[in-house]
Amino acid sequence: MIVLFNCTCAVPTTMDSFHPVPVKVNPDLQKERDAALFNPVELTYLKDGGKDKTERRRRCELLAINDPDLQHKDISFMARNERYSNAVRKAVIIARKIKEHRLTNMEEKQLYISAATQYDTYGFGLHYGMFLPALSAQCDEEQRNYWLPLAENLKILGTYAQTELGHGTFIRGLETTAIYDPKTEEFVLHTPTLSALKWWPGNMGKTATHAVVLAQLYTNGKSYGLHPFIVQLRSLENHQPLPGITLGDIGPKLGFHSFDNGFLGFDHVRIPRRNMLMKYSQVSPDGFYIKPIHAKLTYSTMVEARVTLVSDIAYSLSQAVTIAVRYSAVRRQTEQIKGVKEPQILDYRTQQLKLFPYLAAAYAFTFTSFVITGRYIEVQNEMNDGNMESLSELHALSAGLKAFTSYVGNEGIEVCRLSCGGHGYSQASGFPELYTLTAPISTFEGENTVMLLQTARYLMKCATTAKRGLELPRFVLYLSQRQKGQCPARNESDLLDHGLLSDAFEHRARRLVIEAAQKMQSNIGKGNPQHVAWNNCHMYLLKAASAHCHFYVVQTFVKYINDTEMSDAVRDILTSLCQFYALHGIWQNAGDFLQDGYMNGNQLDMVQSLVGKLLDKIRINAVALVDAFDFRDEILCSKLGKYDGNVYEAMYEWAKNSPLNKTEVHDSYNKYLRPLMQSSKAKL
Ligand SMILES: CCCCCCCCCCC/C=C/C(=O)SCCNC(=O)CCNC(=O)[C@H](O)C(C)(C)COP(=O)(O)OP(=O)(O)OC[C@H]1O[C@@H](n2cnc3c(N)ncnc32)[C@H](O)[C@@H]1OP(=O)(O)O
Ligand SMILES: Cc1cc2nc3c(=O)[nH]c(=O)nc-3n(C[C@H](O)[C@H](O)[C@H](O)COP(=O)(O)OP(=O)(O)OC[C@H]3O[C@@H](n4cnc5c(N)ncnc54)[C@H](O)[C@@H]3O)c2cc1C
Repeated sequence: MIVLFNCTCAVPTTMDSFHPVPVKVNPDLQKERDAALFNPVELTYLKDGGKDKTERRRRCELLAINDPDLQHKDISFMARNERYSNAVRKAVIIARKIKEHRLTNMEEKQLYISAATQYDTYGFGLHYGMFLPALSAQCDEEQRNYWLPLAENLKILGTYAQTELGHGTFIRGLETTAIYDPKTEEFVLHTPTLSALKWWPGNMGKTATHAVVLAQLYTNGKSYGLHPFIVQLRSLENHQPLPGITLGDIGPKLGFHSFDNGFLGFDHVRIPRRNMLMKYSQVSPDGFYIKPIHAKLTYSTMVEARVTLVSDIAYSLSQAVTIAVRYSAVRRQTEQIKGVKEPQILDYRTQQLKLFPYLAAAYAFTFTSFVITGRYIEVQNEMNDGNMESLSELHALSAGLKAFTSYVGNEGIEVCRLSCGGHGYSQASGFPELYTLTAPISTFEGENTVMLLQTARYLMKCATTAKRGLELPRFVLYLSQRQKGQCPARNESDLLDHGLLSDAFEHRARRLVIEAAQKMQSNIGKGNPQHVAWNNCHMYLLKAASAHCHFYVVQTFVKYINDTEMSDAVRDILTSLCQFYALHGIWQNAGDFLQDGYMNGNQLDMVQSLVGKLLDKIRINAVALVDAFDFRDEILCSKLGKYDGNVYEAMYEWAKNSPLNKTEVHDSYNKYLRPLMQSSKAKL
C-alpha cells in the first residue's frame, strides 16, 4: 500500500486509491475515512474480481478521462440537439480510440466506453448493446461472416427494431409483416397500420443505417410468427432514408436526451431472402419453412439484455449511494445543543434508514449480477451445443431479477436524491441524469410487472412439478422441499445467523409460490378459463415472483460471503451488510413473515431492534463502503458526491457556468421586463 493523500487534515490516509491527490479534503469526510474499520481497496479488488482487474479497469478509465478529445462542457448546459450531436461525436472518437489503444477484450471496451460517456448515453448504444448481439445470436455461419465484420468495423450502424406504436409487451401481436415472394426470392416488409409503426428503437431516429427488424413471417400463404430480418434503412452514401422507408425521431422524453429513439415505417420494402436471420429457422428459396428447435429462440437477444441490466442497475445504485453517503457526511444540519456545531446529517437515524438499505442492496445486486452473468454464460454454452433445456430457467431468472433489481434501484436512486434535500434536485448533484437514465430500465427490455408475471408463470409450473415429486432445476429446488415449521430464532444473536435469515426468505418464497399455485387451482376449479384465473390471481403471482427473487438475492449474498476469500475486516463489514439487507427486508415485509405464523411478534421486535443496532455498524464504515465502489469524480459527475467532499465550492463553480450567467443582464430584460416596469401602468 502506498501513502497517497497529502491532505490538510489529521492523519494521511493509506489507500491504494487512484483518486487524484486533493488539495484539501473536507475534514468531516476525512474523519469518516480514518474511522473506517476496513480498507476499502480490499473490497474494491473483491468487487472487481481481483487486484489485476481493478488496475486494468482504472487504466481503461484513465485512458478515457485524460483524453482531451473526449472533453466537453457539462451536458446539463446543452440543449437536446447539441447533446445528440455531442453523443455522436464522442461515439465516433471512442470507436477510433478503442482501436488506437488496442482494446480488443470486450470487458475493456465496455469499461472504456462507460468512462468516456460518463453519465450520458452512448451514441452507438443500440449498435453494441442489441444490434451486434442480435446478429451474433441469430445469424447463421454465412450471414455472420458477411454482417459481423461490417457491423464490428462500423461500416454499418444498427439498431434493434421490435416495439411498435401499438405493441410493446405482447410481441406475438406485432403487426409489421415480412411476406416471402418466391418469384424474386425476396421478403416484402410492410407497415399495414399506424399502430404498426416501429416506435422507440434507440439510435434509429437519426443514426442507424440498418436495423434488425422483428416482423411476422408469411410464406406460402401461411403465418409463422415473429422472425428477425436485417434491413438497410438509410443510404450508405448520403444517409437519406431508402425508398419506401419512413424514419424520424420520436421527440423529447423524460431523459435519454442524447438518444435518438425513432419511428420507422415500411411501404412494401423488398429485401433479399438471405436478410432473414437464419441461425434457428429458415425459409428456402421456394418458400419452404424450417422451424427452430425452440419456439422462443427469437427472444434470446432480450434475455441477454436483461442479464446485463442487472449489472447496470447495481452500478447506478452504487453511484447514487456514493453521492448521497458522501454528501450526508459533509452536510451539517439543525443545531441539537445550543452553541454546538450542527450534526452531520449522516448521524440522523432517519437518514441512515434511507440510505443504508440501498447501500446494502447495491452490494447485494453487484454479487447477484456476478452469479446471473455466470449462469448466462453456462446456458449459452449449452445452447451452442444444441441443448435448450435451461432456456426457460434462464428466461424466468433474468426476467425476474431484471424487474426486482430495477424496481429497487429506481426507488433507491430517488430516495438518495431526496436524502440530499434541495441540492439533490440540482443537476449538479448528478441525480437527474442518473435517475432518468435508470428509470426506463423498469420499462424497456420487458415491462417489470410483465417480467415478474413471466417468472411467476415458470414458478407455477415448478410448483406443479414439485407436487408430482419430479426433479427441479437447482435455483427452484427449494420448491420441492417441505416447509420447515416456525422460525427457530430465540434471541437476537440467532437472528444474525446467515443460514437462518436465508431460510426465512426461502420459507416466505415457497409459501407465496404455493399459495399462488393454490389460488390458481381454485380459480380454475370454479370454472374460470386459464387467462381469467391468471388475471384474478395477479396479486398472488406478483408477490410470489418478487419473493422468489428476493430470496435469490439474499441467498446469493450469503453464499458470496461464505464462498469468497477475504480479510476478517472485510468479512465483518460484508456480514453486517448482509444481515442488514436481510433483516431490513423482513422488517419491510413483516406481514409476509407473520401471516402464516412463521415468525411471531416477539421475533419481529427483535428484527426491528437489530435493524437499529446494525445501523451503527454500517454508519462507521459507510463512507469507506461507498469509496470501495471506486468511482472517480469524472465518472460520478456529481458535485455533491465529490471524493474530496468540497461540495459548496464545487457547486458555486458549477453554477457560474450556467448559460444564464453569460451576461449580467439577460435579453429578456430589455424585451419584456423593462417595458413592463417602465410603462405608466406599472408605476406604483
Ligand atoms: C444504467 C444505464 C443503462 C443505459 C442503457 C443504455 C442503452 C439503452 C438500451 C435500451 C434498449 C431497449 C431495448 C428494448 O426495449 S427492445 C424491446 C424489448 N421488448 C420486450 O422485452 C418485450 C417484452 N415481451 C416479451 O418478452 C414477450 O412478449 C412475453 C414474454 C411477455 C410474452 O411472450 P409470448 O406471448 O410469446 O409468450 P407467452 O407468454 O405466451 O409464453 C410462451 C412460452 O414462452 C416462454 N418465453 C417467453 N419469453 C421467453 C424467452 N425470452 N426465452 C425463453 N422462453 C420464453 C414463456 O415462459 C412460455 O413458456 P411456457 O409455455 O413453457 O410457460
Ligand atoms: C428509453 C426506452 C428505450 C427503448 N428502446 C427500445 C429499442 O431500442 N427497441 C425496441 O424495440 N423497443 C424499445 N423500447 C420499447 C420498450 O421495450 C417497451 O416500451 C417495453 O417493452 C414495454 O412495452 P409497452 O410500452 O408496450 O408497455 P405496455 O405493455 O403497454 O405496458 C403498459 C402497462 O400495461 C401493463 N401490462 C401490459 N401487458 C400486461 C400483461 N400481460 N399483464 C399484466 N399487465 C400488463 C404493464 O404492466 C404496464 O403497467 C424502449 C423504451 C424506452 C422507454
